[in-house]
Amino acid sequence: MDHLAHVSNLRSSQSQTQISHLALDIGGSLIKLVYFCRYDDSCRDDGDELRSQNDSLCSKSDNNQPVLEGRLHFAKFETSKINDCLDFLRSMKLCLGVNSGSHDGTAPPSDKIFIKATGGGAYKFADLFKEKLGVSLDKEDEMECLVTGANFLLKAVHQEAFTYLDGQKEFVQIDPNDLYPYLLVNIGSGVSMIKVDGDGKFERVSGTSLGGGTFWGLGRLLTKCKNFDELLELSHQGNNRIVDMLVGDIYGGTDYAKIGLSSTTIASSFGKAISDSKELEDYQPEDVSRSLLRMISNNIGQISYLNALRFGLKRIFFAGFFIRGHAYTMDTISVAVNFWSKGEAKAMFLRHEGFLGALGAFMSYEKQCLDGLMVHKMQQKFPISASSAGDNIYCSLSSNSDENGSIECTVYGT
Ligand SMILES: Nc1ncnc2c1ncn2[C@@H]1O[C@H](COP(=O)(O)OP(=O)(O)OP(=O)(O)O)[C@@H](O)[C@H]1O
Ligand SMILES: CC(C)(CO)[C@@H](O)C(=O)NCCC(=O)O
Repeated sequence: MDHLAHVSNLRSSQSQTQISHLALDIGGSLIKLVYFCRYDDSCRDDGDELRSQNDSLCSKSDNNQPVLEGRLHFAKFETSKINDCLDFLRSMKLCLGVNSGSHDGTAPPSDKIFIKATGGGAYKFADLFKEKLGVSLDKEDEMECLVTGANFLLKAVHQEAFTYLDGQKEFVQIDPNDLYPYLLVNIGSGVSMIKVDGDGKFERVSGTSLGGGTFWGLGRLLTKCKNFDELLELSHQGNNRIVDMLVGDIYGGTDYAKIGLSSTTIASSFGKAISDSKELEDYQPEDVSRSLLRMISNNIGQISYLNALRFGLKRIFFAGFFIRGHAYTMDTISVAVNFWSKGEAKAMFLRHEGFLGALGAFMSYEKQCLDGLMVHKMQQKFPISASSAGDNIYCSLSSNSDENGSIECTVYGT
């Protein structure tokens, strides 16, 4: 579902739901939103089935804390269209105020509203948010949020991580007690590689500027595609061998077996574009797109592997919106990791790939009060044992999660 359709759905369901918490990740390319919608009597869209599990929608926990039952929702906007995001938030603001505000149901003054935000845009657009919405952005560190989001998803969300090889997607069972260390590779506009050793224990060990922004930026210039999905779609139909120079092109059709290179291995990405006397117009946009996607994905796979090797890490989780659950992207990254590590390291992907930072920012409400409502525990509803899941952060991707991957959860408030 594209974001505009998504937004119109959100708008129509908004009046039916109660949004009590919201966090933003404002990146170089995309703005990501995570927000919690309470179930209430009028919230019928999210399924009677879910509601029937929750007889008491705003009950009390054993410790006498209010328990809010609902779902975490996800949305995204292009950063260049930040006004769409502001419009959306403007229409949500009232809900936010009322529900996160005072217990007598009155909205707090807007200048008292803080929204957790991470990513570079939390700095760049802070004044804009203040000016247009009257809300302040409470800034959270981007790397910290990515790690918090990743740990949360990996520990607490059922069927979050999966491998993808030869067209086969396989969910990976994660043992929350045996998660660390791992390498987190977040492929956004640029790429960050983070060695994660525990909750809040991490180091950004590497990065590359050849990321999703490079694919989209170069792709737009070279193919005249109007949007990212179109460029990605094009790559389906393309043949990179028209554009890339293969080992076989150099070696007269044979492998260079002595150093382990088959004739079909890419020797030089876009290499044929140099040797041919063709102009850009002589190439099919789909071949260019495929070659570009392969080049960026291969490069990230290789650098990731080298960093995993550097620190002796066997597991590499790839996230960020560049991936978009796209088969060819995931396959290329997996093959690169598998090839370079000789099968020793494993590339894994996350269902909520682009929302790690926003989720991390959302979780940071744990640490701080928002107008008297503090999220300090999100409880797993589906069967993973609470004791094996580590700290106090539980949640689940319910079996009847919607197509946008919303997550059913419970928030304990003070
Ligand atoms: N609809 C879209 N519009 C633009 N880019 C998209 C879209 N969908 C996926 N992408 C890809 O996702 C990338 C952005 O991913 P993501 O949102 O994870 O990063 P970001 O937070 O914007 O970047 P950074 O963290 O580097 O600031 C884009 O560069 C592009 O490759
Ligand atoms: C600058 C950030 C962290 C912003 O999200 C990201 O785009 C990135 O990691 N870029 C790669 C920068 C580098 O390490 O070369």
